[in-house]
Amino acid sequence: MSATTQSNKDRVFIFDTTLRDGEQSPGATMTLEEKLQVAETLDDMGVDIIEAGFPIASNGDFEAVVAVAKHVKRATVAGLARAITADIDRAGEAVRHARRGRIHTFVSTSPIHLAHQMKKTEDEVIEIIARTVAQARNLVDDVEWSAMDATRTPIEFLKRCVDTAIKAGATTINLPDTVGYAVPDEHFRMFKEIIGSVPNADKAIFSVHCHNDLGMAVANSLAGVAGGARQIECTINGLGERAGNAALEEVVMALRTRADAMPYYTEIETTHLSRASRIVAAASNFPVQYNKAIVGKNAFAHESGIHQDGMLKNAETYEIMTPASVGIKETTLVMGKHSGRAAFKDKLRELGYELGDNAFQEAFQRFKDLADRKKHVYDADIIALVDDEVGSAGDRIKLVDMEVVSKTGGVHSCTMTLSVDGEESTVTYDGTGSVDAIFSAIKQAVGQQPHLVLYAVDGVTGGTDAQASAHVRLELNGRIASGNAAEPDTLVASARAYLNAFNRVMIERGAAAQGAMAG
Ligand SMILES: CC(=O)SCCNC(=O)CCNC(=O)[C@H](O)C(C)(C)COP(=O)(O)OP(=O)(O)OC[C@H]1O[C@@H](n2cnc3c(N)ncnc32)[C@H](O)[C@@H]1OP(=O)(O)O
Ligand SMILES: CC(C)C(=O)C(=O)O
Repeated sequence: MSATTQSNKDRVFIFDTTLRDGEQSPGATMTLEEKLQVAETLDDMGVDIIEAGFPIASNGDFEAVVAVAKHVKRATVAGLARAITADIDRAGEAVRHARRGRIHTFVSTSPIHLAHQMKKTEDEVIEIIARTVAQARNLVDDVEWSAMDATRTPIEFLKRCVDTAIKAGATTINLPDTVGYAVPDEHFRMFKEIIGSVPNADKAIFSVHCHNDLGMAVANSLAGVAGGARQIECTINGLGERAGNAALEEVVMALRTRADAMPYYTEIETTHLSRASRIVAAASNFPVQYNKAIVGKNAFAHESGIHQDGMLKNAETYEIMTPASVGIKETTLVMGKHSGRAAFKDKLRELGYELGDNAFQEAFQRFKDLADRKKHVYDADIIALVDDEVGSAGDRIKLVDMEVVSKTGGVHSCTMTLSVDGEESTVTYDGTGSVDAIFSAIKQAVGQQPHLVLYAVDGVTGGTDAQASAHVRLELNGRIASGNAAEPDTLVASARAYLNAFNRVMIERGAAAQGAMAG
């Protein structure tokens, strides 16, 4: 069954060319296995036509088109061919294995291409179109003809070409914006004019094929549809020659989300989009940019407090599509320096914490300080921070300020200001290393000499900006207590863990910090 017979007035056919134009991106070459996986994904998703390759290009491309043709269950499988007898025969040979095969043949129509690439006159091109489309039509029922560089072709000549192709048997007419030159309004008018004035235009489906050189591939594709086109040629992740093609996920979701403004529809199962994007990114080795529409890592992620607050109240405040509609499990509220209290409270609830007002305000302040210093604040950071906050909430001896000077082969000295029950004082102490100087300074300040049973430091997460989680166990007069602290700075974490243990060992003695702050 050809696209023509499937047609319905508002139905837009999705022609995916990830395996052909997408693979033309330098570096995006895929293996046969990868192509089959991509084709299967596209087929499952409801893509109408899969352009599987350019069979004359190489034996590998021919084999890939044959394999995809045999493998695909539902979609039409197309093979590309120049307006050359051998190309068309080779494409016909490849797509005959498909349940529905299409030959997609193309020739240049713009003056610059005719003069410099093809070295043909307009009349010669008309003769080529008539002959090659007829040849393709003798091989298969479903023939697409493309006017390469249509958007830089004089409209009257383009009409002659289209008329010739349809008369010769083309069932789909594609007017590509080969070099990404068009602007939406002009694209709309080109389709409107051609479809409205070529006498046999109703015998074919018109198609858009837009490149993204000026970032307008999706806008131009949609303008073409408004002008009467009913097939969009596109690729997953917008992969394709130079700046790429129109992204399939974007055109499909634009049509779905703004059906009020664009009353057209596709048969794509949109919940497959995210998976398809991941598969193509892996197969082509082209990572998807974080802020890519629909499938980028940040497409459904919010970090700023005002947006997070809105999202928690009603997701429609800042999301025009649901993540589930494109196959993403859920929205992520990323905790960072732009987050506010609403999101922080929600995150704490998710992590199982209910803090009182004061503890919450203190934890929030520490979270903000941490986020200022750290690129990514992970759940583990927040857990460490809150445990630390909760664990040291009753501490009477607190670290106010600390400066450590360390010299290779020289002295290590620590100047520290501590507060005991709100009263501050400062001491300086030297040690055999930085940590030794810190712990000695604390002992001197507090006027007690506990025995250090354990000292250990771990990274809360990975990376050089990860928080250090320090653990200290002290023994004083037969009592043992442990303390923990998490900080981006290992030495500060160590000092705070030591103080935390010190506070506990004191409390256990029943006379917190009695006689402390000797210095
Ligand atoms: C806009 C597009 O995306 S078009 C598709 C682009 N994709 C590719 O080119 C990928 C696959 N291509 C290839 O493997 C090779 O280019 C081949 C096998 C097609 C041709 O290889 P070669 O015979 O070595 O030719 P080469 O690539 O050097 O030049 C292309 C030739 O095709 C001609 N040509 C280009 N488009 C067409 C066309 N639509 N119809 C007829 N001839 C064409 C050119 O004028 C040139 O002919 P010339 O050698 O007589 O000057
Ligand atoms: C072969 C055609 C459809 C093409 O890829 C283009 O013109 O960009």
